[in-house]
Amino acid sequence: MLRVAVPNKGALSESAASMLKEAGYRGRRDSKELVVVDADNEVEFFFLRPKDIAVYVGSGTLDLGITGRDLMLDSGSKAVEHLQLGFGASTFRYAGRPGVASSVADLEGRRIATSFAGLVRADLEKNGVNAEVVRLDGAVETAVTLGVADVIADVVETGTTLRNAGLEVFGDPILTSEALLIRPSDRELSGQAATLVRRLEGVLTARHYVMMDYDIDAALVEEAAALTPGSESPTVSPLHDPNQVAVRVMVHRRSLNRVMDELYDLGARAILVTDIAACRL
Ligand SMILES: Nc1ncnc2c1ncn2[C@@H]1O[C@H](COP(=O)(O)OP(=O)(O)OP(=O)(O)O)[C@@H](O)[C@H]1O
Ligand SMILES: O=P(O)(O)OC[C@H]1O[C@H](OP(=O)(O)OP(=O)(O)O)[C@H](O)[C@@H]1O
Ligand SMILES: [Mg+2]
Repeated sequence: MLRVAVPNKGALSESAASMLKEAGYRGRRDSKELVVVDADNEVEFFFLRPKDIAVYVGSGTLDLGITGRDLMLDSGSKAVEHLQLGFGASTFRYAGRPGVASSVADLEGRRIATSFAGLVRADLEKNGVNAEVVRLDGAVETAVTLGVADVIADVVETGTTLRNAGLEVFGDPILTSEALLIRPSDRELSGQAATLVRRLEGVLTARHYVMMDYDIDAALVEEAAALTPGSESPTVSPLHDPNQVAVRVMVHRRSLNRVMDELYDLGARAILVTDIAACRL
């Protein structure tokens, strides 16, 4: 049976659970459940703290896991990134009171509070800076107010928490993070693991693409296909009117309206867009 780690709480937990559900796997009935056996799919899900997930996967105890890139790199484990999951985007940054520092080079001899000590130590070393890392579990923004640190290094999404604490970011982002599917570095994926990856890829495609149908003059098919190349090749079907054809093609959701405008200008009509519920490419 495949063994997969899923965040049991925190910022990634809800999105991870709904993605697995969309991929056809059994979820938790309540948030206290720590292990769920999905016998039909031969997968056992372990609901663990996101910070611990890379440790289990890196050691090979579990086959796959969902966690953030920042947490994976912070753990120093042997887990590697297998698939980007399209949620949980954030940056990991230094921040302090206005004017306290403008780059990592200004941190020599200072105290930096963080719950990602591994990431911060690696960044300081990379930049040849000697500083004291004060390891905290959370709410690190308050560490400056309480005087246990001069600056912090933390996850920034909207920046609201920093602003509320009177802090601002400085220097380059240490890291850009997002939710990942991770695997042990020394293991190829096969069987149920490969199936799970294909299912998640199917969910991502269904989320990112739409299906587009339109009718167009047969003489303009090449030009229309250039606007909508699809993932392989558009399906072109005959219509009752021999001068017209029907085209069916996948289009990226982001470019949807631009593509419809361009097709309309070319002469396409009856342009219809539908969501993709599920797919395997
Ligand atoms: N707004 C956000 N706040 C915190 N973490 C976020 C946010 N957006 C994305 N993440 C990502 O979620 C992961 C943090 O997991 P963690 O378990 O610490 O969540 P959390 O929301 O901080 O939960 P808790 O504070 O209860 O531990 C990291 O990979 C982080 O990059
Ligand atoms: O930029 P923002 O949108 O404000 O989000 C970032 C904040 O959210 C997280 O805190 P969380 O609520 O997880 O508390 P914690 O620091 O105690 O983990 C993170 O540690 C930042 O503090
Ligand atoms: Mg947190």
